[in-house]
Amino acid sequence: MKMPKDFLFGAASASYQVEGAWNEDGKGLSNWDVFSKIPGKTFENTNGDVAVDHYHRYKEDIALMAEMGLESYRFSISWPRVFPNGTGEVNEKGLEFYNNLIDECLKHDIVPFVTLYHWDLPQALEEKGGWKNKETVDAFVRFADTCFQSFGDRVNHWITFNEAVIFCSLGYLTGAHPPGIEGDVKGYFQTTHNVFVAHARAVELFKQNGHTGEIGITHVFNPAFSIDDAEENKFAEMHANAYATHWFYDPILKGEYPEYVVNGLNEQGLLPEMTEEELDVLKRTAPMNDFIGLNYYSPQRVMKNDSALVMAGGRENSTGRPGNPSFDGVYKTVKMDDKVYTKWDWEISPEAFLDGMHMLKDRYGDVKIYITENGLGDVDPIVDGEIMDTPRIEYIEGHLRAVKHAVQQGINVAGYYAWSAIDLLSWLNGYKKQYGFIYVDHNNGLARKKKQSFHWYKEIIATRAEDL
Ligand SMILES: C[C@@]1(C(=O)O)OC[C@H]2O[C@@H](O)[C@H](O)[C@@H](O)[C@H]2O1
Repeated sequence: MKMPKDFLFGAASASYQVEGAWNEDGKGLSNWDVFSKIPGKTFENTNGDVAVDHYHRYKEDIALMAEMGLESYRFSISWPRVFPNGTGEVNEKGLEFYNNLIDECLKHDIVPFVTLYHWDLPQALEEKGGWKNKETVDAFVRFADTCFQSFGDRVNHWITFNEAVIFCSLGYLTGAHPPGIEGDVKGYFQTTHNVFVAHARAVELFKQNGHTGEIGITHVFNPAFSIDDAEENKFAEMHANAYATHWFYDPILKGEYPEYVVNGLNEQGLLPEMTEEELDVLKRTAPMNDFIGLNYYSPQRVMKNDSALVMAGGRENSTGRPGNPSFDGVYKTVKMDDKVYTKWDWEISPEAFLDGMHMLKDRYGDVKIYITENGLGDVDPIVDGEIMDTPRIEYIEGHLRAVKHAVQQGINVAGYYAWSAIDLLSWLNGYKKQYGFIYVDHNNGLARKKKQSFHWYKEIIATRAEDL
């Protein structure tokens, strides 16, 4: 079976991780421009000042994507490139860059899929409390409106936020992301709520202003499975899915928070401040969401946390390795002997991906799904000067097969975006951890080179994965 003709084969990136030009053409400071320069915050003190210079090389990069036959390119817009101070004056040069980027995609018949927020908040807003400050919600809605008006004539696919669980938990629980706060549990839940309200208000504005195309949000998809059938570990699985998935997906797709989590937070005095108006905007906009974006890399294997350990802070505890207790100490993730893992100890499981998608369909019905990220972070083998990233081919092949089975089993998956189109900066792992189909040689002026997976994905797209 071939994937449906309107199924999009894509690949993704994010502004801070690819663009560079951190202080060019009127761009304002982002929180990551500042945070990454605090000694010790990032791996080998890497930062996105240059990244892979996509800002200056986007035409070359998109031509390579076109050569691969890529049907869609998911990229994000740097808010401080458009609003240097987060609000106020628009930077016309910033709008110009994204107009050029979008036009270059269309020139090559590549569908632009735009993420409004992929973690690079204007520093001016971070300094006023970031996502804990409800004024940031107002500023985001203005930023979104400006993007809809500037690019909406050519962009028909919009994601409001990428992975709220990551930038909120690493920002306020482990401190590995800006603003670098550890242990602020109430702040973590408050920021997630404020982000959901920002999403809902942007969706409502998009629909009220009659923009064509579709809009949704991208969440981490990290389904939890008990390590065994022991009652206490099955409880851990339920608890993990409630706090790590339902807290994020329910307010978007159901328009209300999961009762189990609300009750739990209430008992601990951790419930966010939520006005009736905010809860109403979540409720009335839920049906307006056109899709949900899933970023799936691996499942989590959980068991009751039998120690007094609670979540630890710091960068090394934030790279997703199993073994950490949950923020509340109720459960912990476990590395299991009979599973396969990446070099960063992320389990490789297309089977759990398919099982998880069925879990989502059971809870949320026939909602349209895009796989907005999936890929293998690796240190790619280089043999006689060629990047032989066979492990990435095997990883993506297995997960694309799971997507194909999901479609055959009636799950409404409309596209697949590999992370990442091109090697880029990993927030916590520098340039060591590679995800791309296109290699970037940091020892040779950031020269681009097609990997083995580039040619493989080209064939997959050309045959619409018929032979998977
Ligand atoms: C933590 C990590 C990683 O570096 O492996 O997860 C996978 C991928 O998720 C994306 O949303 C991030 O923008 C990108 O940088 C990657 O980040």
